Amino acid sequence: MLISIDQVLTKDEVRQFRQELDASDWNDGAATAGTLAKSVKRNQQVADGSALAVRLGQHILRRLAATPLFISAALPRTIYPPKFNRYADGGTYGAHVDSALMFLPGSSQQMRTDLSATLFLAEPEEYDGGELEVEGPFGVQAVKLGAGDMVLYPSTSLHRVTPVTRGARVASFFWIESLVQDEGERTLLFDLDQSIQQMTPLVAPDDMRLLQLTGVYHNLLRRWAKP
Ligand SMILES: O=C(O)CCC(=O)C(=O)O
Ligand SMILES: [Fe+2]
Repeated sequence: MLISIDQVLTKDEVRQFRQELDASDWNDGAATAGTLAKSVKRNQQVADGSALAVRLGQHILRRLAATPLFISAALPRTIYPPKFNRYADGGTYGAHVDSALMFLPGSSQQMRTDLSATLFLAEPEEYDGGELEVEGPFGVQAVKLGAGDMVLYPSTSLHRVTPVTRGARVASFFWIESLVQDEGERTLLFDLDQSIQQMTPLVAPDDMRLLQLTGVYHNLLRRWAKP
């Protein structure tokens, strides 16, 4: 399932991010791709671990920690420090699947990638092309969101970024290891949690039906979460 989360960053925050990112050094993105992905990756990235990437990445992580929709959808255990990319002049990333396991930067600790995230840092009007196309059970879904909005998609999916033929597409991207590895179980928990959240203002706080559903949510989470 694809989940869009609006306004992870405000337009003001995006403007500040872009001032710094647009003035920063960009490296060839293919340098950090795996053997197979290297041949289809034509974009640029800010160096991992640079002071700018670390500072902006930490800002994104603080925002995500305070975004209930993200917590509900991802049930995150580990989040890869956000990276930053840019596609221009026909830049593209052909069809690929993200590596299943990744070393956390500067560490011997590995994480499993359950969810992939793109946080858009350019408005759709700024560039042509640059759709993130994700293959799912119901076909290909093309995603191009407003600046500050983010999409989450299963890391198991084949995906690509179509060529940017005008302007530049700037984004942050990263991966999440979830407490609930199975995509089907995670989606059931998300749907149940969202229904409970929507019902909560409509009934009394001690409504037995709501308490029971909340109990079901936590008992399923107890069953499926592997902390
Ligand atoms: O730029 C994006 O939206 C996705 C990037 C991507 O798929 C990757 O770096 O693995
Ligand atoms: Fe990818």
